[in-house]
Amino acid sequence: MKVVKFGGSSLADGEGFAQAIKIITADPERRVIVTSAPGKRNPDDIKVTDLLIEYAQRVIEQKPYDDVLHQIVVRYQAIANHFNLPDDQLEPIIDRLRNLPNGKYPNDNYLLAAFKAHGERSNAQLMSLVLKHLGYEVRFVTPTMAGIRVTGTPNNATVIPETYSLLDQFTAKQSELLVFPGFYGITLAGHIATFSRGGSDITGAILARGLHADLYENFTDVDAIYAANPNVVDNPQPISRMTYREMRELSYAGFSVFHDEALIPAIEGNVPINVKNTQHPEKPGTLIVPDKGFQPSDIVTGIVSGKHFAALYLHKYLLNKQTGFTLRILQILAEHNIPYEHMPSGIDDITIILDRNLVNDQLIDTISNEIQEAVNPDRLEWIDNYAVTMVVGEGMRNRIGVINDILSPLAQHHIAVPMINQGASRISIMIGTYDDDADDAVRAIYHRFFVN
Ligand SMILES: Nc1ncnc2c1ncn2[C@@H]1O[C@H](COP(=O)(O)OP(=O)(O)O)[C@@H](O)[C@H]1O
Ligand SMILES: N[C@@H](CC(=O)OP(=O)(O)O)C(=O)O
Repeated sequence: MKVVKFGGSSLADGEGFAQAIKIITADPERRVIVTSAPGKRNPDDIKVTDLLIEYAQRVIEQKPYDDVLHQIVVRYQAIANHFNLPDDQLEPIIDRLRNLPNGKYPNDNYLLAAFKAHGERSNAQLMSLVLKHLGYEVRFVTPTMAGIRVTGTPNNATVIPETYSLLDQFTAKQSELLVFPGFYGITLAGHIATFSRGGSDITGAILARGLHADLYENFTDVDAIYAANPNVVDNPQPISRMTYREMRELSYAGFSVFHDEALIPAIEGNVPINVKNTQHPEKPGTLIVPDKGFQPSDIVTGIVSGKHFAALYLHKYLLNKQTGFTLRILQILAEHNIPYEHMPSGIDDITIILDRNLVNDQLIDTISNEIQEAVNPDRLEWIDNYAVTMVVGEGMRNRIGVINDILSPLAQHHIAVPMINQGASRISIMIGTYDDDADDAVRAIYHRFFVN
């Protein structure tokens, strides 16, 4: 059995739905379908998830919302019309969207999560109606029905192990197609909580593991995962095979084509992942496989830059002789609920790299003051425009001289490198640069490994 997930770019309109249905019905093994919310139909379009966020905000702020609701409703109507679906069949989906403001939510964060989740819920329900209308045996299955249980904050949920015992009890007929909405689960108290943005990939992976799929096919809008972001490098080389570990490191730093948290269930279930293009399903795409027995063909598999970082640089003479210095800093971060991403250090220096999205300006001031008071460093600097470039490849393991091939093109392009960290995993090297240099750094390193 295969789990197939279609991204928002693939299910943005009626034509997209028709192409997805062609793919689903071309292979009897494709029995579990996961939908995202309708995405952008063109670069200037707005994703339904973003419209739902706007809808939720207007409700929270008690502002008029009819125009946003209308924009959402017409997206689903256009898809239904493409298949001549009778109006009365679409009505329950529209009613639910219209009634969202009347729901009971523990607080505004849960309200936002419930509104957002309805992008995928409505699309999955619509997909099942369309499939039924076309004569297929199909069942629409919500996370409540299947038992996708989550904890964590309402807009950044994490799946809990109970989900897998519940999915083990889930039964389906061999002949029926099952359509699940992506992106959300149900908390133990019965409320909707969504994964982080792009999280329908996570639902697909949970179902692939929980329902024991042989393959997880992730359909998107590119022919493959490329060795660099195609928006940064022209015509980058496609990656035909890579390991879970390589993908984990690359998606963490910014290969947005596949969500980094979606790898964990796939790894736990040992389910290979095939990223493919909805418009060209005949192309092989990229296969993501377990590490065991993997023979890399290249030294470097992929290069990526994440620009959503910031760094706290501290210098204190004789830091190496102090005890508890780092501990006190980490305690301050923990008290403010801020995780750190990386912590490269020198004899008298330490740099703590943080996710910039998790700290606002006021928090930066607060933690800087508290750290200054607690450890009295000789120098404390907040670097706001920090980027992390990751060079990843199983082929780099035990290879001598790779660091030189990475750094020399950066030097040629006069790109400053304030930090280098050879990952403990030995399959990645992390380079700190400033935001403005990040894309140039990717292009320079890509050129060295893939063009010359
Ligand atoms: N290395 C990469 N290879 C392929 N696509 C990438 C890469 N890095 C970033 N992307 C971007 O990811 C996009 C697909 O991801 P996403 O928009 O989340 O798709 P979907 O709507 O199918 O979930 C591509 O259109 C591309 O712009
Ligand atoms: N619709 C959600 C979840 C998702 O996975 O979307 P997509 O498959 O379009 O990346 C979002 O926009 O974040």
